[in-house]
Amino acid sequence: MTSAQTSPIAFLKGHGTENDFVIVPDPDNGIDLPAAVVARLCDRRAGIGGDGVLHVVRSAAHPEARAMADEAEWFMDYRNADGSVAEMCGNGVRVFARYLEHAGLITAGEVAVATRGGVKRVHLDKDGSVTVSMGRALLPEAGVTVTVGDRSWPARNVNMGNPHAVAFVDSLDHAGDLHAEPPYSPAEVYPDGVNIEFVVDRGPRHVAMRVHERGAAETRSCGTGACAVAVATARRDGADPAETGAPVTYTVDVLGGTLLITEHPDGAVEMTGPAVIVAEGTVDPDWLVGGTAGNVTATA
Ligand SMILES: N[C@@H](CCC[C@H](N)C(=O)O)C(=O)O
Repeated sequence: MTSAQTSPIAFLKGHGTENDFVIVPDPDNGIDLPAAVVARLCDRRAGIGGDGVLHVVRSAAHPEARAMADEAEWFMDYRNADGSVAEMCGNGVRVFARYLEHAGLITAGEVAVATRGGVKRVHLDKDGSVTVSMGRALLPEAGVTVTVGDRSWPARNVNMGNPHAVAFVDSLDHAGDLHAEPPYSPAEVYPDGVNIEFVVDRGPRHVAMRVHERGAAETRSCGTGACAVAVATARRDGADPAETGAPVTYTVDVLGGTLLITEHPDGAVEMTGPAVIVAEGTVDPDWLVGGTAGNVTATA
């Protein structure tokens, strides 16, 4: 927050498969969001509550997005619940597009959104779901081991713009309490930390996962994580669309719903899932910087 911010700050609350976000519209990039402010917004007891913040800024007004402004008018400045910055958020970008539609900032059902992981094209489907082109998955060779309690699993390293480690387990219960980050090694593989997915099979091209998100602990869904899981599972199953020329689709169940992930022969990964706005209101800027008088107004 800058000291000049005295009037109430507008926010909305939205989620995609229960990965939930506080949306802060700020077209001119006038709101400063240090980590402590983001953490206060995302606090589920003393704040509004969320797995992260979607700071909605015009690309031309943000130094990290200016170069993408010709391609994408809006920049998703994504912050994890602990205030850390992330490159990309798959559920977040769908909710971001839903917000732009809700606010009347886009009229067509298509929008390009700038992210730190590049420009993502988002399509608002007629059935209420949202589809996003997530780009290609990178599968660095470096292997990793993830440990929970006395169990360890080899994990597949997948980069979806942000880092993931995907471990196939016998039961999602074996992942235990994911609020603490599961230890992994070697640490050098992920110098900036990692999101860790635990996966079980549910049927042909159908899996279920739990996730520990970097900067947010266990969440009920992770869109980039579901994409990483689908690609890692395809490779485990010997399916590579680049070789067969046929797209491969996986159904990925998360704790908060279901996502459909398709990998195309050119490597592009596409994700479809829900995105909803559930409430909106205002918050007093003094409270955000530590004041006790909350003065939050909201409608759901
Ligand atoms: N929930 C997101 C991922 C958010 C960022 C992640 N925690 C990171 O730090 O990389 C998603 O839906 O992809």
